[in-house]
Amino acid sequence: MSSGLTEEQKRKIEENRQKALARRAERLAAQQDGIAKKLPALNSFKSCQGSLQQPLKKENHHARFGSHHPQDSSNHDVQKSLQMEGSHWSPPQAAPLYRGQQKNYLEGSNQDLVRQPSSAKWSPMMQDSLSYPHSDLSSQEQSQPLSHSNLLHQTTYCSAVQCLAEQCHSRVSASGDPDSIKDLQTLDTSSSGHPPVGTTDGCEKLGMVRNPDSEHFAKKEGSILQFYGTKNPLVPVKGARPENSAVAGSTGNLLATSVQRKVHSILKGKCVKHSEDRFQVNIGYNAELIEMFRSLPSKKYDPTTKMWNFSLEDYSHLKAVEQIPSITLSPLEGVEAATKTSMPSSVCKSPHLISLLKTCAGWKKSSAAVNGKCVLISHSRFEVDIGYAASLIGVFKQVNSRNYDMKTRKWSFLLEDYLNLMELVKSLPDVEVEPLPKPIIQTFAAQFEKSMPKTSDIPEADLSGVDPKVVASLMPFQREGVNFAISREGRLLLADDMGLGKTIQAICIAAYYRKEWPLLVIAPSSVRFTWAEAFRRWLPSLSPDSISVIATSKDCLLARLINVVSFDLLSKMEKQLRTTLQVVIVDESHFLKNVKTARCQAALPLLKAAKRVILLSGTPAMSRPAELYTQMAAVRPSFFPQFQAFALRYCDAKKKPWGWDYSGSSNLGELKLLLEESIMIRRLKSEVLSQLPAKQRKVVGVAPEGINARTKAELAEAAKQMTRGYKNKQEEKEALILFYNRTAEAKIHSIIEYILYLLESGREKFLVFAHHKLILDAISEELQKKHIGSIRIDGSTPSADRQSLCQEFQFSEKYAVAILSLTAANMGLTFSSADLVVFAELFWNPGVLMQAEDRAHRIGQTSSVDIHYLVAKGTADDYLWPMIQEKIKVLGEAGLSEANFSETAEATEYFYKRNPKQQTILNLFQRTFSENTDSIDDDLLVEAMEASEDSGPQPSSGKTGELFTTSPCKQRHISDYFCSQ
Ligand SMILES: Nc1ncnc2c1ncn2[C@@H]1O[C@H](COP(=O)(O)OP(=O)(O)OP(=O)(O)O)[C@@H](O)[C@H]1O
Repeated sequence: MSSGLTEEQKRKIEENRQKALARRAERLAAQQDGIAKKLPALNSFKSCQGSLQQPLKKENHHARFGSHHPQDSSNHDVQKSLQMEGSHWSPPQAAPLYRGQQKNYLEGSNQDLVRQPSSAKWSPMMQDSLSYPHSDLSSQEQSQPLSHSNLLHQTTYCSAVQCLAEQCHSRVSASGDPDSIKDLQTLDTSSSGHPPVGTTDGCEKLGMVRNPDSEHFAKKEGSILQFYGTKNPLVPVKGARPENSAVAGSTGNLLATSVQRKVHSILKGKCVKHSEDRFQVNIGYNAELIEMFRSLPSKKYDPTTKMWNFSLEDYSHLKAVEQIPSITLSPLEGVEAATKTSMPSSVCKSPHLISLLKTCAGWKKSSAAVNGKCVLISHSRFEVDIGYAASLIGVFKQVNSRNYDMKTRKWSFLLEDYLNLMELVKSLPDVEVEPLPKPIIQTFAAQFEKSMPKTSDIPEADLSGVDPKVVASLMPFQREGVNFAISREGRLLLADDMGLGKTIQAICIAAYYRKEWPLLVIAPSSVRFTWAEAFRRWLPSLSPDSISVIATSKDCLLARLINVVSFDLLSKMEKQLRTTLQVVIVDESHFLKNVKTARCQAALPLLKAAKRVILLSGTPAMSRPAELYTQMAAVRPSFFPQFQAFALRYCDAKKKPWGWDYSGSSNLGELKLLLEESIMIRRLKSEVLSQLPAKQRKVVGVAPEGINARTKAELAEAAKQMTRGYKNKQEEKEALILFYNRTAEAKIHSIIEYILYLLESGREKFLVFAHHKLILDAISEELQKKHIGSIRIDGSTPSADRQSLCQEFQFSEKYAVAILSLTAANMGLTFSSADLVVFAELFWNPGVLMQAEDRAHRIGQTSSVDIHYLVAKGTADDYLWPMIQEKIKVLGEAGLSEANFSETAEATEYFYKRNPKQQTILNLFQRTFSENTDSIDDDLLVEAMEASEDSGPQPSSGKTGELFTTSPCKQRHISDYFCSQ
């Protein structure tokens, strides 16, 4: 057939072709070496002639491209067989393009090559799919719109097109056929990176890029699925006829050019959640990647989705993907930080690390004659805990860093010799050494590398974006805590001793991640309001409306910027627990120690998925290491995804006839090293004492729902009455006494709750001061019921007994709580064995409070004393607390008291909002309580109160005559008191 071209045109075409070939040859010469090195599989394509000569049968096709399956090594087999054949492959001569002129051009050349549906369209179905089954296209399929199955063919097809384009150049230009030239021009455009829609590379523009080896690859980007070629070069296209290469001698060049293009294309994929403990990698095929997947111990292949999934434990090892230049993986949302190790990225990628991890992959105890284990004993050394074997000693002696401890009779070595030693031990038939656990290897990875710098100081965090109030208030050790948290990407267990200011640190850490809020604080019910107050205090730039304390399970979990919820409410908010949280603080995280509890089951999945998790506990494990597991799993789910592995290593887990016993402990030194290096920071009071004030006061806002409705109504009525005014001072005082008594009734429930909370939090010895008998009684009864040792000193305790009770509390571990009357035990006694004083009730005379505080804060006290004031909103505390503050301030200014009393306590403004009615009541309090500061008046007032208390529930009228039904003696005192005013 005549080409219809003039001689001149033909000459030009040929000239251009030659130039193009020469340019390519030059480019190739420069890059071929590098490519060949990077792409070992390239060789296989050079030798695929035999395999490509016959059209592939359906089974072959499957076998050839279906190597995603772990058991299916066909892809490798194909590659191997191709290599062995040793012949040269030329690009396919022709393949049907699926649209437009290319298709026409290629039609008839080789119908079997890739059966591309002529009517193929870009179907929306593509967008939902990330994997593609292996199938050859039947003729029926050919007429179907492009679907998952035929995408493969689109893709393989694309890969062929580049080769074809190369061939076309030569063949068409040689033939001079104008149609063919048109086709060629189209191809040229496409290869220049500007394809017209509908050309083969147009498919690349639409999101499809060749993946020569497999049907498995995809990438969703916006609404378009994108396919990216891998560096794995050309697919051996079905029916290719290499022997027909039209450009003699150019095969290699053409091939390399195609390959070169592919090197620059990237196979993108992403990690997605598969189950609670596993993640899946959605990505196309890449031989190297599959190789890497196979090396991960937790690998599983899902034949349905044709995707690989892994335990979160292996997540960090995917870092090795970075070594494959043509692959990018987007991280697993939320879990990226959760699975982060403290390894430098250079270590993560190190092949040495992979070998190290292989030592623990799939290890199982065997019946070897001599059994032992490796245990980490310091940041740089491990020991081998094993019985005697002469052969083993021989091996130990080959290791330079060996050290024999005469006392423990154990050998220890530097971690950098670990791999070497394990290899040597492997060669001993009768010896079995349990390797170090994977989290240890990951966490101390740098120590295993000889060339790595061994110390990594925690860098100073940039807190310039955080509210200056909180930053400026941090004590030096607290600042270190914040730095640690940020170096751990906001996932940590802050386990400072009680009273060291975990709250301020947590607020500062959370504020650092402010952009990721809403923030959720999970706390024991009794301290929810204290948290709200702490935020107001430390982050004054926040609008007070941005803080919500969740009151019922029907409330929205994340209604505001900062949300505080109790453990128990959280577990009732089932439906809302599916929300993915970004930043979460858990106060008293040891409340999660039992995985079977509703609170733990509600919180744990949330925490694992959250981006930042700040756990706070002064006592993360109170009795056994098993209690640490859930907290560790919350912060680093990838460390020990299964409890059993953790328990076998650290809980001395033993199988008993009735089941497993996890109550023991083992390898605790190693556990401590692991925790401290990876997620936990813990300072004891004794370590930072020099930075602490002698006394640390805290106001604990008591939950209002602890107050029953009747008491609430009575309190409201009493307050109302006070705003109306009274005829005389006597009436005023009666009303105040009544209000104070009602307050006591209202607070009982919350006081008990708080004391139990303190005990549950590990407070071992503390003083509780209260004034009302009914409160002292309620506390005593509750502690007795719970079999918690306590002593009690009140007005009825004979003086002779007071000192001996005090001594018993001081020196015996049997007593955890001293229940003390504010007025009867506020002086003359020493309780320096306690470093916490709780004021269950307030008292109008701050002198009494300070004297009471000093029962613990006195000579003999070696610690900073924590002082907690329990204050209930909507009660007399609303007026007592600010009144106490003001009195102290005045005394402080006069040098008669600590001026910083109120500075060290939160919530001075919270409980008292100055509206006119409240001001009236405050004035009343001040008139009554401030004018009479001498102890005689106090005594009389106290007695009046006791008398009113003895009389039981009082009528709201508050009349003195009805109030006091006490002994004649008491009656006399009371009337003295009132009459004296
Ligand atoms: N840097 C600081 N500046 C001022 N006050 C501080 C600072 N750090 C802590 N405090 C105060 O010390 C008291 C104890 O702090 P906090 O309640 O945070 O301790 P904790 O470690 O949470 O104790 P626990 O474990 O008993 O709950 C609080 O009143 C707090 O306001």
